Amino acid sequence: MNSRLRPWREAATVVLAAGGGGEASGGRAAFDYEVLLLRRSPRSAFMPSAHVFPGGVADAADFSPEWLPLLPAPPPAVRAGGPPRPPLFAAERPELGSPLPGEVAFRICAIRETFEEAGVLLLAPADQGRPAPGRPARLLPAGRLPPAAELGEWRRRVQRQPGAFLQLCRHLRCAPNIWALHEWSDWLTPAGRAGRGGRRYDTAFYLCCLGQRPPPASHDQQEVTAYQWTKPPEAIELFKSQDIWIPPPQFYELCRLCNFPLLHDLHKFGFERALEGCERWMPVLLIASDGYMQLLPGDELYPEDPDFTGERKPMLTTNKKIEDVLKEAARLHRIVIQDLNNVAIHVNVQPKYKHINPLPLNTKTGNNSRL
Ligand SMILES: CC(C)(COP(=O)(O)O)[C@@H](O)C(=O)NCCC(=O)NCCSC(=O)CC(=O)O
Ligand SMILES: Nc1ncnc2c1ncn2[C@@H]1O[C@H](COP(=O)(O)O)[C@@H](OP(=O)(O)O)[C@H]1O
Ligand SMILES: [Mg+2]
Repeated sequence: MNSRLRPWREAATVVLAAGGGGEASGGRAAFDYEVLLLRRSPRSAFMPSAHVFPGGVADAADFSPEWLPLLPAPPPAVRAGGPPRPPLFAAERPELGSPLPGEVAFRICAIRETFEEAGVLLLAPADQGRPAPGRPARLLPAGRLPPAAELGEWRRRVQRQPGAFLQLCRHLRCAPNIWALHEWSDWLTPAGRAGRGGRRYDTAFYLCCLGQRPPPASHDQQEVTAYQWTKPPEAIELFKSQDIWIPPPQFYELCRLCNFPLLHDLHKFGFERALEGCERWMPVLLIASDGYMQLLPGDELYPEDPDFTGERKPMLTTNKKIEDVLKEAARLHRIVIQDLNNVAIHVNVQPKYKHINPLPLNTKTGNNSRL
C-alpha cells in the first residue's frame, strides 16, 4: 500500500464464528457458536496485549494478478449489487498495477492473516466452482492438507513473505474461500489514538461463519501470544472481569453478535446484509471530566466535518461529567469509556444499510441483565 498517500495503513480482519446446530432458547448457554479471539503480543507497537480478531495490514501480494486464475467467480448476488462502499474497497490502486478489486484483495488479506496468526486455513478446493452463500462455510477436509510439520513450515514462509500464500494455495490446488467472508463493517483508528510511530488503520471487518465445531488453532508466539474460541457474551464477561482487554471496535462488534444466539441466524443476517452496503466509521473522541466517549456517525455530537488526519481538531473536550453529557443528548451513537474495562455503548439511532445495533451491555459489574 502506498502509505505516503494516506496517513493510515489499510488492513482487514475476520470475525470468525464456528459451531451451529443449536436450539433457540434464552440465556447465554443458548449460544451455539464461538468466535476466535487472539491476544496481541505485549511487544506490539499498536494495542499491545489486546484481544482482537485475526487480521493485519494488506500486502501488495494480496493484490497480485496471479490470484485471478485461481479464484472462483463471485456469487451472482454479490456481482449484481452496487451498494455504498467504504473508500477502502472503492479506491483504485494503479501503483500496484493490479486488476484485482479491493473487495477481493482485502478478503485474501484477512484469510492470509488468519493463517499466519492462528494457523486456521480458510480455503476451498479451486475446482469447487461458485460457492453456495446460503450456507455457512466449511474448512477443507483434513485429507487435503499437508502434514502438520509441513503446514507449519508454510506458515513461517507466509509470515516472512506474504507472496508464499499464493504458492501454498497453488500447491494445495485450493483458493482462499473469499466469498465465505461477508462485509460487516469498516473502522478507522481515531485521530488521536494512533499507536507508536503514528500507527492508524483503516480496517475492513468481515464475518465468516463456519458450520462446524471450532477448528484447532495455534498462536505464533510472536505477533500473537494466545488464542481462544469464546461465545460472544462470554468474551464480554471476560472483559468485564478484567481478564482480557478488548478494544472499542471489537467490543462493539461482539455486542452486535450478542443479538444472534444461533450461528445459522448470524450467517443468514451477515450474508444478506452485506449486499446492502457499508460505511467507514472513524470514532471522534470527546474527553469529559471523568472519562471519554467515542462518538460515532449518527450521534448528534458527531462533527459534520470530522478531522480525519488529526491536523485540525482530533479531539473534543468538555468540563462536564459523562453522566451530564449523556443526559443532554437525544440522538445517541457512542461508546462511553469510564475506565479501561468499564465500557458501555449508547445507541438509539437506526443503523444504516440494514445493520443491527449492539445489545446495550454495560460492562460495569451487575449490569449485563440482557444476557
Ligand atoms: C488488524 C489490526 C489493524 C492490527 O493490525 P496488525 O496486526 O498490527 O498489523 C487491528 O488493529 C484492528 O483490528 N484494528 C481495528 C480498528 C482499530 O484500529 N481500532 C483501534 C481503536 S484504538 C482505540 O479506540 C483506543 C481507545 O480509545 O480505547
Ligand atoms: N515477535 C513480535 N512481537 C510483537 N510484534 C511483532 C512480532 N513479530 C511481528 N510483529 C509485528 O506484527 C505486525 C505485523 O502484523 P500483521 O502481519 O498482522 O499486519 C508488525 O507490526 P507493524 O506493522 O506495526 O510494525 C510487526 O512488527
Ligand atoms: Mg495482526
